[in-house]
Amino acid sequence: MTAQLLDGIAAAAQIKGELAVRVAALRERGIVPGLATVLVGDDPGSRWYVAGKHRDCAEVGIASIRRELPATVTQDALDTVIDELNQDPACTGFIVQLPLPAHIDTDRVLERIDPAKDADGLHPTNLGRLVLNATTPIRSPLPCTPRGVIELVERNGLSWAGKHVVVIGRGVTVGRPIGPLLTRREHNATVTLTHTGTQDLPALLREADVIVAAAGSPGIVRPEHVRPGAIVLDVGVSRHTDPGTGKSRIAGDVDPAVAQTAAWLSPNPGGVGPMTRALLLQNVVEMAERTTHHP
Ligand SMILES: Nc1nc2c(c(=O)[nH]1)N[C@@H](CN(C=O)c1ccc(C(=O)N[C@@H](CCC(=O)O)C(=O)O)cc1)CN2
Repeated sequence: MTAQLLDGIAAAAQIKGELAVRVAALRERGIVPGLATVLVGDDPGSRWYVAGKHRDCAEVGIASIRRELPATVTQDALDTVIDELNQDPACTGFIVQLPLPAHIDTDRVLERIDPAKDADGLHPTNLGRLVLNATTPIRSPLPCTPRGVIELVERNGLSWAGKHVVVIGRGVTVGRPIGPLLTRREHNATVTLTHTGTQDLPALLREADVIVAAAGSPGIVRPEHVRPGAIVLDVGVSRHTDPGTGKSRIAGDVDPAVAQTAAWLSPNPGGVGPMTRALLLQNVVEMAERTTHHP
């Protein structure tokens, strides 16, 4: 058996096509959605992700604003930039690219963002709304990668309902928020969140209908961990230098041989990454629509 591909590039292109129509409708009413990014330091990976976000904005008609700060920036100076974007009427929503340098308190940064402008859906108020509001449609931004994982599966005609999902990794952008999302009534999955303290991870993985691997540990999911017919989403990213070419390469959490046991597999790259970017745009469009439809 060879797994069918959960193609994030194709699904993201579909979403961007839909968003371009919605942005055009907003622009006809004189509303121009705007995304701002704040990049601290010069990490090449973060720089690449931020550049991608600006390209995506241009593709769907969202305006974009770029703020760059040195790695030595003080917390107070970063606070000032956040306060400016909170007040800027051209900015519908913004993100601060993570990770931040070690001397910056990331929680303080996320809390400083106006929850109504939190394009990443990582402000405590928005994460709290996700947890509190378990039955009615959510009207606040949702974390982009978990949203991208959910969309990628659903756009391939698959359902989450009744499935046992085993998530690996308890990070703030994926592992922690995906459980509250997937256990909402509209998805109705059962979620086990695993981490470095989990005992006998292979036994849990073998029971999973769906594995979401977001550990950042290359090859942590191997073929013998995956039951035939399972859906596997490879979210983790580790960077290494290819010894042959000297170029930077990314490795996922899933051993490529898993394609021989899983029914569905998201590649990495080309799976959840492009979906993260598309769902960020969707958050911004929804924020613009919400402000204008419900002043
Ligand atoms: N403020 C945030 N910071 C970070 C987030 C986030 O959601 N918000 N997530 C990641 C980085 N990220 C978005 O910011 C991101 C990661 C990967 C991709 C992507 O498209 N990856 C490509 C491959 C890219 C490569 O070759 O290096 C793929 O998977 O096909 C987009 C966005 C951490 N920081």
